[in-house]
Amino acid sequence: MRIVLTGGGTGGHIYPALAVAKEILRKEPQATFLYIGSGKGLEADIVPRAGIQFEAIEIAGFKRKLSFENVRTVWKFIRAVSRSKELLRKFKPDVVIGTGGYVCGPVVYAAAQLGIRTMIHEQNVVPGLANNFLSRYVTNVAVSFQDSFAHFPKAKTVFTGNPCATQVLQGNAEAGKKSLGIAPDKRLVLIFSGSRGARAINETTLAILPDIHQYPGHHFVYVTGEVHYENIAKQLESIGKPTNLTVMPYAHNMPDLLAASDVVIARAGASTLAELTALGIPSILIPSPYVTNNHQEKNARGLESAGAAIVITERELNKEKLQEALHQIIVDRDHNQEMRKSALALGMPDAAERIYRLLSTGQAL
Ligand SMILES: CC(=O)N[C@H]1[C@@H](OP(=O)(O)OP(=O)(O)OC[C@H]2O[C@@H](n3ccc(=O)[nH]c3=O)[C@H](O)[C@@H]2O)O[C@H](CO)[C@@H](O)[C@@H]1O
Repeated sequence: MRIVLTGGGTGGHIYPALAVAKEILRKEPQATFLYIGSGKGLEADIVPRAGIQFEAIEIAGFKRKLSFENVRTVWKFIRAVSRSKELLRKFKPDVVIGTGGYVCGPVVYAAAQLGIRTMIHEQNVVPGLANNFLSRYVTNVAVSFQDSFAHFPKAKTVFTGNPCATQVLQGNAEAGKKSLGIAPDKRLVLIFSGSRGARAINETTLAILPDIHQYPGHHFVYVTGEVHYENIAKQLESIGKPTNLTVMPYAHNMPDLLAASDVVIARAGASTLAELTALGIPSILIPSPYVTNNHQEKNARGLESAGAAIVITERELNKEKLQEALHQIIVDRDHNQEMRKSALALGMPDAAERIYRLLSTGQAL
């Protein structure tokens, strides 16, 4: 099979595409891929690292409000559709898969116009602008939540889950600990804040770090996000970096680190939650309030009501709240195990397989 993948801006739109690629390769080792993304999104860095051929197109996102900026965006969109058609005619894919983010708009639209089979994957309950627009033109829509059916044409929509769930199951805890240079019996607390980092989480994390020496059996990994790294590294130098802490700007081996994790503190992006539930990792979730329809809090409350996570909104977030939640999950091992079970019960470990089935047969699993 020849496949074009597209989607991006943030990791939440890129990793699902890469997870689908991995599953296709597992089933069809001869499959060939081309990823079309924006040169400015995270995909320009992440995709070539994954060994997939990458082509950049120029495109801008539409603003939700009416504005003059949108006139320029329409012009860019038309140019991007025509550039996408060139790339598609040259590569001759059997199928084009879009995973959201504005870059997938022109690529998937161009494919539909050329009569190529198309599929979009939606990670959130409520679709973003690009997937909303594309759903009229594509062959199939794969969704991660049953509640998403209301937002898409029913006849072509299939419930698959998020393929990142399948991907993380291949993570290796031992390799994760080795990459940090820590002993195999250490437990991991992994702190990260979505694929681009977040200031509020960083500030509160910095406040709790001086006290983490009270958990000598746990090693802490703090992923700051590229843009915040230098500043945080400097601040840590001045307060004294605890010995049971590793700080990094970005984790490129997330499946291995997650496999090794005892507790995760994170945002509530859709792919992150799919990964936490597939592996059954207890979590403290701090949803981003800066997303459309506050969808991260909705995602997070789902885990909370099942007993799989503790949710702290950004408004409530402070050092004491975070410390208390963390202490509870680290020290009370029964509680930790209960949360683990509740998280696992929500997982969709065969999501990638469901998407592959949809791609190859047009039918749900
Ligand atoms: C602020 C924002 O708009 N967030 C949205 C964005 O999430 P965003 O991209 O921030 O977050 P997601 O949780 O969906 O995905 C993050 C992905 O990046 C990986 N990762 C993260 C950090 C790191 O250092 N290394 C790494 O590999 C995670 O394991 C995960 O696979 O897209 C998601 C899917 O549409 C939405 O649900 C989120 O609301």
